[in-house]
Amino acid sequence: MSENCNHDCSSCGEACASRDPKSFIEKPNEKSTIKKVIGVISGKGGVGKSMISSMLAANFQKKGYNTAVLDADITGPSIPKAFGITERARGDESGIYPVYSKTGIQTMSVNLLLDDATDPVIWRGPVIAGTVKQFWQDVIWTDVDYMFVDMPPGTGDVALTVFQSIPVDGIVIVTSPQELVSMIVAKAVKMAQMMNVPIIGIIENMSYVECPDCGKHIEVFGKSHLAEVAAVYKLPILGQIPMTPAIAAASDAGDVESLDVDWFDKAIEAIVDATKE
Ligand SMILES: Nc1ncnc2c1ncn2[C@@H]1O[C@H](COP(=O)(O)OP(=O)(O)OP(=O)(O)O)[C@@H](O)[C@H]1O
Repeated sequence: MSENCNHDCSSCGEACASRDPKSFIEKPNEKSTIKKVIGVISGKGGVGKSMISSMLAANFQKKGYNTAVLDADITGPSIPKAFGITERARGDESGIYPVYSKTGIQTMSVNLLLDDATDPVIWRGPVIAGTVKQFWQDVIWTDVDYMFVDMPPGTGDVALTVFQSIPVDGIVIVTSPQELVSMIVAKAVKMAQMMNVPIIGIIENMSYVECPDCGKHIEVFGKSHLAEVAAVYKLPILGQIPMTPAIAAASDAGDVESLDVDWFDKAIEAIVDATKE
């Protein structure tokens, strides 16, 4: 226990013997059914975490799982954009209803509640964290096999709230092939360990560009350090996703579900395997 302990574990990330990270877990809406929750995290912003969350969800849905995405990236919400969702969420006295994507993925994001999706969310940490909790407690999620939580980048306040209040079954770490990766993965790994959440593996985004003429893989960010980092932390590599105009175009068009790719087959297998009863 820290000598500065004020006995309020809800605002503290210290790994101390007297705290149980799961003791703040909140119940979802009584009308919700959610079987498994997967957190998608990155140690820093700009690695394409939201894109990976959307593509993972789209591929789970294609495999026949009822899938949902809870956009916990409150100040940088990009899930509705990736799925081309422009309508607002509705609610009644029972709760708030998620908005369904073209292929039936249930989504909830702060952008579905704002009058204008371009309005910035200028809120302090506790309000942001409270919103994420509401997405869990007040939204009516129907028959969800896999819910993906698109976490805010980094290891701050909101990430802490998600781990403390939502029963996350496992996390997937998203990285990009840059020098900083080992420090960033270390932070994410330590946070998951402190919160007692199993890490299912790492997905590297923007791993390479494939030459359209000869098929050669060009490592634009330099040589990937993923294998070394994965070995240090004994984490499976679940996929290496290329940087490709097809992803950028699908994201811009709000049509991520139309991407027909097999990049996530290993990740799907590992997530299903890690979360089976
Ligand atoms: N592999 C890729 N190839 C091409 N474009 C990509 C790829 N991954 C992401 N992008 C593009 O990069 C932009 C940012 O992606 P995204 O919103 O997922 O980032 P992010 O990491 O979630 O950001 P933040 O971490 O700050 O929330 C999007 O426009 C997306 O289309």
